[in-house]
Amino acid sequence: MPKESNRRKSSSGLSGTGVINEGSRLERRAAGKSSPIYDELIQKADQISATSGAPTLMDAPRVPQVTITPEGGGSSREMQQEDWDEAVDGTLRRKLSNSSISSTGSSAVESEDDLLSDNESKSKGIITLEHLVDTGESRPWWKLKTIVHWPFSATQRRKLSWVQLAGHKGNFKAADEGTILKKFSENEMQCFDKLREDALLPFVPGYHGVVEKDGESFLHMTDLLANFDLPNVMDCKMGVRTYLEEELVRARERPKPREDLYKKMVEVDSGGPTPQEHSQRAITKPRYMQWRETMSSTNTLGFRIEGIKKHDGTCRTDFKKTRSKQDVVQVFKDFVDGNMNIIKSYLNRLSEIQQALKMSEFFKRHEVIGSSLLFIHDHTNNAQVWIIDFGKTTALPEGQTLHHDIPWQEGNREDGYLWGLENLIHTLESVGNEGTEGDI
Ligand SMILES: Nc1ncnc2c1ncn2[C@@H]1O[C@H](COP(=O)(O)OP(=O)(O)OP(=O)(O)O)[C@@H](O)[C@H]1O
Ligand SMILES: O=P(O)(O)O[C@@H]1[C@H](O)[C@H](O)[C@@H](OP(=O)(O)O)[C@H](OP(=O)(O)O)[C@H]1O
Repeated sequence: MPKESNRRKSSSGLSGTGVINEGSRLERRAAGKSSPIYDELIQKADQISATSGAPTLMDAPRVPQVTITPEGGGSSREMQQEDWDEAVDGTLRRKLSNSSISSTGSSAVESEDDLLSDNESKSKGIITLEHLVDTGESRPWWKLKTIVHWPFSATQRRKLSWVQLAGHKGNFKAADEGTILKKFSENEMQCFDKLREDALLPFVPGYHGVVEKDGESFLHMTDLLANFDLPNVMDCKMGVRTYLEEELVRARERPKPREDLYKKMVEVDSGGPTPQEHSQRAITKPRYMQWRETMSSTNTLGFRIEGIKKHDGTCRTDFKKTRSKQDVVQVFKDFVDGNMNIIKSYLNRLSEIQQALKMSEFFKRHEVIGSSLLFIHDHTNNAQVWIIDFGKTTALPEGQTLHHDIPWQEGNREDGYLWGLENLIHTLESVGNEGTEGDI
């Protein structure tokens, strides 16, 4: 992204950086970034607004500013009361404790903004998955909450070499053969419970219940890598937005400037922070997340590549500036080593997922944020795609549903998931077309 435009966005704090509104549309056009798909999306949203009486994009409120002060502590902000009233409706004011959960499972009150993390805490590839410690005693360690099969047999207690392309280190443990444990999140557990009866069930990891040990809880799920031989794995984070609306609200109420996020931003783009952010060497999490979205393809394509591990053991997670469709096409080509059969299989699977999403009651009634599609294939041409990570997937109030393919404006909770999936399919079709002209 041109630095000038990035600075302009940065200097207005949160304003407009993640919102698809008239202002950003003009900016994109000026920067030559407008695409037919984008314009189609805008038109669709305008039509929906016209028929539903919802505000048009022209009317969409901009995201009010959150300014962090050099004094630090994040106690001061430049938000006006009228901004608050305009942007924060009843939906956003709902009780945070019910639904605001970070993908690592902590509640809103104590979550992301408060718990600092840095690059060192993020997993970026091949890891050694530990089993929980076996004390060797015969007393039952595991307090069963739902269905589990414990304890592990001694032979299954070996360390497991595994691939974790995103998320926080230590979030996963080894379990019975073919299964893993993920750090408990109430939110994710509720999603898995609801998905048991949903059209999406064939596309999410098998869920085997909650287990607890020494006060720590885990979700027991199928290891999607288990049936592959030296798998190639790619994590694509879906949607036009990667943070919950209530995270914005919280950042306005209680801004928490974070030094680790400032450092991560500077590492990628030293011109990213505003002069004020440079002077206090800290930025808020929504500010960082919105910057990440504009630097990568999240805002422009509705998905982004988080990481790749290839069969030869090489891992890449340096995709923060992979933004254009052409760049993404190149990454996919390399990921499949030019194998167009794999691309075909992936396209078939994506199309099945698309159909299932359109049928899914769960999908209709949830804001799907931060969820990924996990692509896995190996030399046998086995290629699959799975929907993972429901840590930030949040139920809408009773009776409310989402389109998933219209622009987000604060308050409508749209996530752009279906729009991103459509773009992802077009992108893979382009890979196919470039690989073997007309073969796909
Ligand atoms: N069921 C699974 N089978 C195989 N691999 C998985 C599975 N679930 C997750 N992974 C691996 O772990 C990585 C992180 O998963 P996930 O996004 O669920 O974790 P997280 O801690 O919630 O991440 P974040 O904090 O980014 O939201 C994925 O990129 C993938 O490599
Ligand atoms: O990809 P990056 O650039 O490393 O940035 C991280 C990424 O956006 C994660 O999705 C987010 O965790 P959540 O999805 O759980 O919010 C994490 O927040 P965190 O630092 O607060 O964990 C960010 O630091």
